Amino acid sequence: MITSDLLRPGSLVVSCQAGPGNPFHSPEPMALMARAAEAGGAAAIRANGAADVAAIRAVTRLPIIGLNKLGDPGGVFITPTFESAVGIVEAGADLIALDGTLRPRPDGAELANQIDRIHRELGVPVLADVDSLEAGLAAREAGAELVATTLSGYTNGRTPGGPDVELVRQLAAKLDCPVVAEGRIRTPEDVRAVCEAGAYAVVVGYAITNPMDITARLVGAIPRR
Ligand SMILES: CC(=O)N[C@H](C=O)[C@@H](O)[C@H](O)[C@H](O)COP(=O)(O)O
Repeated sequence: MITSDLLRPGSLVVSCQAGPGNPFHSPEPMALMARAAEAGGAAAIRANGAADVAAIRAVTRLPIIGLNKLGDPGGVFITPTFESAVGIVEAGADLIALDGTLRPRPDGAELANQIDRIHRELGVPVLADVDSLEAGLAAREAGAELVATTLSGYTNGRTPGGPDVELVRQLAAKLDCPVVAEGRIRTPEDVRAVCEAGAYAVVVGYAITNPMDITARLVGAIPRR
């Protein structure tokens, strides 16, 4: 499975996602976001759910990293089962992103088994979203073609303000596959830092596609009077 054809080194991937409570929470705005990202030079799109993936597939030929957020956000919720990946590939995703942490999966399946079924039955490569070096090594061992730092800072304790550059560095030093930097990358300096740490590609979400988050951070920067 040749992933470098889907995601070239040095790619910026734009994550076009909007959850419930966000006025952009529907497929059409996500398709517009994807078009804007492509016009700006994005090399791929990351998107959640079959409806959003299908709407984005209809407007761009860029590779789509698809996922399916399901269940408890405190547990394994990014494409937690094989079944949750099926509709995402049918909707047009070229790769599947899934939770690659060491936490138990809701259906009790082994990560290797889920990845093997995605390869054999759906015919697409897998990007494992991990939270630690240990999880990244295990996910690669389990068959993931790419490993991303997506879940670092979300599985225990407080979420830091910036990207986990150190985890990018550790994964890039140990893994024989592309390491994708993802999570809280907001500025050109963040992008440079993760690239210098060895990132093969960089995913940016909220800093581009979530005006509520951008607004709140700027509002928060106004000095109190
Ligand atoms: C932790 C989690 O659920 N991450 C999700 C994964 O798909 C998305 O909500 C993030 O927006 C995405 O990872 C990009 O990160 P950021 O929006 O920080 O640039």
